[in-house]
Formats: sequence, C-alpha cells, structure tokens
Amino acid sequence: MKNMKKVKTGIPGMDDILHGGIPERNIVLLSGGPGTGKTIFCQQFLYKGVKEYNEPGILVALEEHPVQIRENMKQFGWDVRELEEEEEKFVIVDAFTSGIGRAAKREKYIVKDPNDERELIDVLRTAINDIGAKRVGIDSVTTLYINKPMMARKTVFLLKRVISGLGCTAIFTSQISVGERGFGGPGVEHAVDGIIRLDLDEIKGELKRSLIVWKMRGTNHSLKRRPFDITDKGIYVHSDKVLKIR
Ligand SMILES: Nc1ncnc2c1ncn2[C@@H]1O[C@H](COP(=O)(O)OP(=O)(O)OP(=O)(O)O)[C@@H](O)[C@H]1O
Repeated sequence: MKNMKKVKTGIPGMDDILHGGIPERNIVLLSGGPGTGKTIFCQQFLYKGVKEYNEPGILVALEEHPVQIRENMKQFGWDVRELEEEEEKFVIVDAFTSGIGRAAKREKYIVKDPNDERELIDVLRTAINDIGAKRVGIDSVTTLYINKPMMARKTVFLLKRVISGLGCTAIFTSQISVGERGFGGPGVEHAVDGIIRLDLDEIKGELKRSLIVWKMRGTNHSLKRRPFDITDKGIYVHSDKVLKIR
C-alpha cells in the first residue's frame, strides 16, 4: 500500500504514538472530560502547524471569546496576533460572541448563529480559502449539537466533507462527562476517522493525565495508554511510558 502523507501534530511524543502523525485529511475526535487538556492540544496542533511546518490553520471558537483564546495561548508562548495579522496564516473563526460587543466588532470571521450550519460552513470555507489552510480545529464540536443530538452525525459528516474535501486535516474536540466510557455518541464516533481520548484519573491521591489513541484510519498506532504533562510550553507526551489506571 502506498504510504499516506502524515501531518505532524507538533506535540512532542504524539507523532511516535501515531507512527509519524495524523494521516492527511483525517478528521480526529479529541475526546475527554473537563480539564483534560483538549483545548490546549487543539491550539498546540494549530500553532505548531504554522510555526514548525508552515501549514496555516483555522480555529473555530465555540466555547470561548477569541480575545480570551489569544490571551490563554500567550501563556504557552503562542502569540497568534502576528500569525493572524502579518503572516495571515492563522484565523480564529468567532462562533462564540454572535458579533456582539466591542471586541467582537474587530473580528474578521464571525458566525452569528452556530446553529445555522450553512453559515458556519460558508465562513469556514472562506477562511480556509483565504489563508490556504491545511489544518482546522473545532473547539468544541459538541456545542454544535448539544441541544439536538439527532443532528450530531449529520453535522459531523457535513463538516468532514467540506474540511477534508478542501485538503485539510482536523481536530474536533468532544466533551464527555467524568467517568463516561464513550467519546461523544455513536453517530459521531463512527463518522470520524480517528479518536484520541484524554483522561484525568485519580491514582494514589493525585490526578494523572494520560491519553490513548482509540482509532486512526490510515495508519498503525500504539494501543498503549501514555502519560502526558501540561507545562508552560504546552503538552508533552511520554511516548516511552505506560500508565496503568486499572
Ligand atoms: N500554564 C499551564 N501549565 C500547566 N497546566 C496548565 C496550564 N494552563 C492550564 N493548565 C491545565 O490545563 C487544564 C485546562 O486544559 P484545557 O482547557 O485544554 O481543558 P479542556 O479539556 O479543554 O476542558 P473543558 O472541556 O473543561 O474546556 C487546566 O485545568 C490546568 O490543569
């Protein structure tokens, strides 16, 4: 079989686990409970994509104000302002503020109603074409169908067709409850090309972070649970270690 092109994650240790990276055009569901690191993982994938691999990226913000996202990313030394304004290699699509508020008026890409799939797709397609994006992050995809679970599969397929069709590789963050075994519902889990799950488990009185690649179409990958850290430089995965949680 011809080797598929792999997209480097920009997360130390992660590409070893994925035997080189995420197969190009894959849509990866990044599932986890609250505070497991989904947002940081997604932002690192996009920021490093531009900085280290010269692959422009789009972040669709559904959970946080774009101003707050830029501030949070700075904590890790990821200053996206220059990438947005000077280099034009990074875009935040504001699907959070509905364009309301003084700060929101300065945003270039706004989705007024995230429930309107057509509007979201139009803005996303424009943004991808404007900067020649190769990577997309949606944080979180759960927000798009939390009030209409029957639409989850259709929404994910629609996004997948457009994003993958335009040659991009994507991470969709998916919110699950603490202790939940799934990844975001059967419709979604089967529709996506890959699933990476982030966990936070209490072991001997301390919370430990770990991740596991549950599925990844187009490549072999490690099936082991790997511990990871969040530091002031972002996520670091210990691809040579195993965490046993039971
Ligand atoms: N600078 C930092 N250094 C170390 N750890 C940090 C730093 N900033 C945040 N964290 C850790 O990351 C966690 C938040 O991660 P993140 O926002 O990616 O979670 P999430 O999975 O997106 O959560 P949610 O679904 O609740 O939004 C915090 O709870 C904290 O433990």
